[in-house]
Amino acid sequence: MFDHKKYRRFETVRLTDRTWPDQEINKAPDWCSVDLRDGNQALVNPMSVAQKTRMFNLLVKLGFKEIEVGFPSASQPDFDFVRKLIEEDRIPDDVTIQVLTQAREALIKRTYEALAGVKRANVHVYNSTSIVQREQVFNMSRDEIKAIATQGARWVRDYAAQYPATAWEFQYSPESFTGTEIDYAVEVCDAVIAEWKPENGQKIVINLPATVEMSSPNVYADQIEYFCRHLKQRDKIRISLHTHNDRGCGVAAAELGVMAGADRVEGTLIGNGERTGNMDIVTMGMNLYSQGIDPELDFSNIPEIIDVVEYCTELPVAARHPWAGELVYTAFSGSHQDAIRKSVNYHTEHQQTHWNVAYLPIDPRDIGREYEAVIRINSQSGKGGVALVLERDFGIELPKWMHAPLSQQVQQAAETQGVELSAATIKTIYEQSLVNVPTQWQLNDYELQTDANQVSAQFTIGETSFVGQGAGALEALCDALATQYQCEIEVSHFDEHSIGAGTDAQALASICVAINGTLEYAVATNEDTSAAALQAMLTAFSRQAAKVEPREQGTEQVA
Ligand SMILES: CC(=O)SCCNC(=O)CCNC(=O)[C@H](O)C(C)(C)COP(=O)(O)OP(=O)(O)OC[C@H]1O[C@@H](n2cnc3c(N)ncnc32)[C@H](O)[C@@H]1OP(=O)(O)O
Ligand SMILES: CC(C)C(=O)C(=O)O
Ligand SMILES: [Mg+2]
Repeated sequence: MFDHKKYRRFETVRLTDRTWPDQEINKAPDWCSVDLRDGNQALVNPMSVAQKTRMFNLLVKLGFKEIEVGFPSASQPDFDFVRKLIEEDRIPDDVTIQVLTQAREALIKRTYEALAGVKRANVHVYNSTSIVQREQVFNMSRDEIKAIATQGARWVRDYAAQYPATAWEFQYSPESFTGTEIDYAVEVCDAVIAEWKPENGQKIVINLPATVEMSSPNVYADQIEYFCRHLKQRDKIRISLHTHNDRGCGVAAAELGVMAGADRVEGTLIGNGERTGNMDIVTMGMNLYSQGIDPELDFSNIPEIIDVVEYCTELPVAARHPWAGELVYTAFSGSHQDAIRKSVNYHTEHQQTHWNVAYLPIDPRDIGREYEAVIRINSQSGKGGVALVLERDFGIELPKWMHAPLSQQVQQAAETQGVELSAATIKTIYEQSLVNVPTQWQLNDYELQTDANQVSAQFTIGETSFVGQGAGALEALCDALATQYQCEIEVSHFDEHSIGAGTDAQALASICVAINGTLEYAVATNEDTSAAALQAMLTAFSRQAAKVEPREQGTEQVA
């Protein structure tokens, strides 16, 4: 039964003098990727050594300096992978690998065997401290649970002493921290730290997991601030965050947790991990980047990250995934497309130093995305988008008054077909409705004679010759057509500009003509500006040619 009364509100930390809401994040935290451990333990098919190797190489390439590479005491593939990294000397000098273990001696012993010969490593030990785990899973008192932690810490310390050539860092997680009474969590962590003695130079991380996200992110931030204020040797410890995404706020919780005083953040690329996933480092890193803060991770090739994540996790990346999804820089809707087109042009014309473009929080090219994908056309699109596709993909710049009639044709096709229209289809619609002309309406030749501001012209249109007079070539053509056919022709809009440069330059003429009151639009290109204008007129006329009557014999047509 769907009954909310089955659930209780999360009890908050009563921190009335919190300071974190006034803090700003000004630099990247220390990042630790847990893709190869927490991410891996959530997969239908845990990663093979080949998959793990590819993920590890990517993480190194992106700039991670701390990478949790597995739970080597848990499975042979994890053990073998750690051995491979060490024996094949695959760990760069500035990267610390980290491994997870439960606070059980046999597992800790095996963990150190996996790490034998490593130059530097972080041994991460955890045990659950929450009320529910104490009461229902471990059936132990607070002191007994604390004893698991301190005993685990001693084993970690003592086995490390057997490998003095390695620079060891120790990490402790009170697993299910957010479900633990906060003073008790501090007490357990103080006790673990006392075993490890940071005052003697031992490097220590205390990692505070929202193992299951149980509250809103502000509550997590209160917990972190409270914890940091009360931990005895806070200044000697790196406080790390490890959030999950059960309520969809894994990134928000980590961000507020950093504002609340944490130094370090654990997470995975694209947020793969248990249930709804771990904190997504791509999202949090790009959040920083888009605020002008160096994330200290190189996300300039997001398509590569997606490739590797999909290969290793065998899970697809959602099209709407923040920053990375296939569709997140794509606008289908007309008003967004219009605004993007104008805003991008404004940005370029004004040579703005800072990115400030409507609907595009970052420049997609920064992360390896092309502008091509920004505007895509379907039945929700408008004239601005169609114009942009023609400009962007084919260099066809149409005057503004031409946008609406063309867009109507595109809209009609999109509605009929019910699918997205490709740029090629839009070009075809443009050509069919504005450019293509039957051969009998093609301008094959023309001659102009100017006499006292009056142009007398002879045109070869298809196989037929026409003559006309006017103030210019276009007017002379109107005259020729009106002489031959029973029609009134009035040029309502005309625009001509050059496209391309140098010897390849062409004139692009756009015209809107009222023929017996009906508006027709056409476009023509030619290296000769007059020919382009005349052809545009003929193309427009050809659309009405079947509806206009030829005049009686005795007209001035020349055979
Ligand atoms: C929130 C997290 O992500 S925590 C990490 C979780 N990840 C994993 O579990 C992935 C890898 N794990 C495994 O492969 C296995 O669990 C192993 C190899 C580590 C251990 O295997 P097993 O001993 O066979 O099984 P299991 O994990 O069920 O052991 C449970 C026992 O360990 C105890 N235990 C569980 N966690 C811990 C811990 N962190 N420290 C000490 N004891 C623990 C339990 O109380 C239980 O004790 P019991 O046997 O007296 O009832
Ligand atoms: C082992 C710990 C850090 C963990 O993954 C969690 O609590 O989510
Ligand atoms: Mg976790």
